Amino acid sequence: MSAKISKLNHNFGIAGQILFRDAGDGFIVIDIKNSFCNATIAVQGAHLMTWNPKGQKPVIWMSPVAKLAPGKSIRGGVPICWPWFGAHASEPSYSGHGFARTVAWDVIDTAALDNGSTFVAFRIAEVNKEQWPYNAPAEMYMTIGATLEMELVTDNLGSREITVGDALHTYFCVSDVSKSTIRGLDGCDYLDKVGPAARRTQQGDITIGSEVDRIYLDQGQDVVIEDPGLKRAIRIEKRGSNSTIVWNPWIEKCIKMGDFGSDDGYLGMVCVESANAAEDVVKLAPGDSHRLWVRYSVE
Ligand SMILES: O=P(O)(O)OC[C@H]1O[C@@H](O)[C@H](O)[C@@H](O)[C@@H]1O
Repeated sequence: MSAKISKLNHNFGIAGQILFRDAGDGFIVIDIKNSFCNATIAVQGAHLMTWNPKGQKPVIWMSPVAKLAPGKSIRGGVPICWPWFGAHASEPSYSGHGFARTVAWDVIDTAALDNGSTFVAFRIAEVNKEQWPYNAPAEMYMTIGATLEMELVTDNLGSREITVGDALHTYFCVSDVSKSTIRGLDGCDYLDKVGPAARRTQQGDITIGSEVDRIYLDQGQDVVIEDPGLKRAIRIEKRGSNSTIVWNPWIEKCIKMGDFGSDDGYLGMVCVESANAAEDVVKLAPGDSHRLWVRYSVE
């Protein structure tokens, strides 16, 4: 075992509950086990990869061919988009969805909570100073148990106002996306990113039968993914998030992207992302914090 992993286990491991290990070529992941669930987190990107509540099929989708490598994003799980979502507002050469998901994060705290859940906290360790020349780091807190809670915090420690965009780009598992329904967005305006850019209004619940890539604006209510095939619903509660992105690449993009595991890999997933994107980006005054919080539960 490498000295780095031994140190992490010494400082932050908890016997029977939190174990740091090498997932290959020095890529460090954390295995979480408690009486409610199993989960896995990549330390790079503070990227939750799996969350399997006991007695449930996996809730979070992970590509069977996802690559775990330094500086590469992982297809599946909960990528953190920060400090912007999608394309950068003015610099097209900057990475889509920001740099947070592909850089090193530090583990700063862990705990076995009294209620049986497991807590892990991270702080971004490698801010791209050229792309984010502010004293405004990010932290991520995860509480992993019968429900999964995640909170992404941006602290403006500098002396000028900053603008931040963010998203928890969560890939959810569904038995068949074409037979699932997404509730909670009826009546919301959205930016449609498929075809010529357009602003539309959602009528009724969402069903997916072709590529979907939408930013729902001014949206704060719970969103529920109903999956009759698995006889379950996944509830997404959130605070500090005014946008929701719904994304499924459908067949052509899935084949083109090539990292979904199979040509029909897109059928088993849907991204419902709690975000602050497009016109919902957050202006943060000096000394202020912005907290994007979500809780996922299975009903
Ligand atoms: O391939 P990436 O960078 O992880 O992005 C995947 C998708 O992420 C979604 O959030 C975007 O709305 C899509 O446009 C994008 O294709």
